[in-house]
Amino acid sequence: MKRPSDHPPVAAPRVGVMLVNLGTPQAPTASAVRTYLAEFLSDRRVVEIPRAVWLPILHGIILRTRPAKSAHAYAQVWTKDGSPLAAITQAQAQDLQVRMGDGVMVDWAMRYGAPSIPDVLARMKAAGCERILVAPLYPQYSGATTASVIDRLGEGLGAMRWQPAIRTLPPYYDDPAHVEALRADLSAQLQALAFVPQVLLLSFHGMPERTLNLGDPYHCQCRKTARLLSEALAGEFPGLKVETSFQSRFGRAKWLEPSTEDTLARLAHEGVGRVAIAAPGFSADCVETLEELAIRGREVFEEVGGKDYAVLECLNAGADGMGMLEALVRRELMGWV
Ligand SMILES: C=CC1=C(C)c2cc3[nH]c(cc4nc(cc5[nH]c(cc1n2)c(C)c5CCC(=O)O)C(CCC(=O)O)=C4C)c(C)c3C=C
Ligand SMILES: [Fe+2]
Ligand SMILES: [Fe+2]
Repeated sequence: MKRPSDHPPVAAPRVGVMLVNLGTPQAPTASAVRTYLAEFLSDRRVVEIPRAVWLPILHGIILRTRPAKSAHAYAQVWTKDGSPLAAITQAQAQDLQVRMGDGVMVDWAMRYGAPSIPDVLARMKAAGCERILVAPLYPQYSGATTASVIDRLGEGLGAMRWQPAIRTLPPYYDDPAHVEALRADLSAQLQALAFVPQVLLLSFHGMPERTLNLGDPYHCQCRKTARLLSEALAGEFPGLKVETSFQSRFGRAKWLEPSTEDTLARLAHEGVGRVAIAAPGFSADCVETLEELAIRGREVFEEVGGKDYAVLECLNAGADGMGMLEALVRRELMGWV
């Protein structure tokens, strides 16, 4: 009788981790931004207006006017490594690869544009990954972001004869490891500022208000991250007031309130001269933090009389954020590695 030890060792199936973020144009030009926005804003998860109404508006108005304006914003934040969002997501994947070692393949994809989720899925399977953890890098769940990543993953899987086994990383907005990473990272940045802020404004990306009424948990998850973070910072910064707002309003519908712009203007108007702003809903700095908050937000604040203004960096590929991501990924891979 053959005992198990008589068999040659069977190679363990290779496990993959795919980090996913939103996507970004390939260049800071109106034409590249148009291509990107056309894909992004055609997603039914992002714009829920009936197609017959929305598509003529998208193609007839938005894609004729917005790309030039957005390209100007992208041009102000573009780096030698390309779009900040893509460069940082790649750096996160490279750092996580070192942390996970050779037994796990780490790669990254974008929901819109390149590298696409189906392409990366096929590449990982071809490299021998029979089990893949897909990690949307959105701490708070929303239909427009997290669910859309999983929809696209389904499209990729739908094109495969031999699919890998899949797990997905749940939202981590209230995970103690996430709150602690934000606390440690922001605390170091606050201590390093040249001024002592009176208010720390936590600015999250907005969503149409109706998504909240329809049951999307995004708003509640943002509020909970903000509360936990505010409680975590209170010990070290007892005099710091923490407020929450929502940025990046798009379209005519009512969005989540209060808006970041209005809040900055109100604070300055009330005589609050020193404000720091952080964006704990973004895992990587991008046009929304580097241009909208750091450039336009400052203009709004200073116009109404605000004096000191600083935008703190996102977790990016820093040690606090990467330690947290490694811990979350290792937890989800249990039984696989
Ligand atoms: C972090 C979570 C995000 C949510 C929720 C979200 C919802 C959402 N966004 C738009 C429209 C736009 N968003 C844009 C940029 C953008 N959005 C996020 C994240 C969330 N969006 C990120 C990380 C980025 C930056 C991308 C980059 O390249 O740096 C843009 C493009 C920029 C511009 O033209 O202003 C649009 C448009 C909607 C409609 C929406 C919810 C329904
Ligand atoms: Fe967005
Ligand atoms: Fe924006």
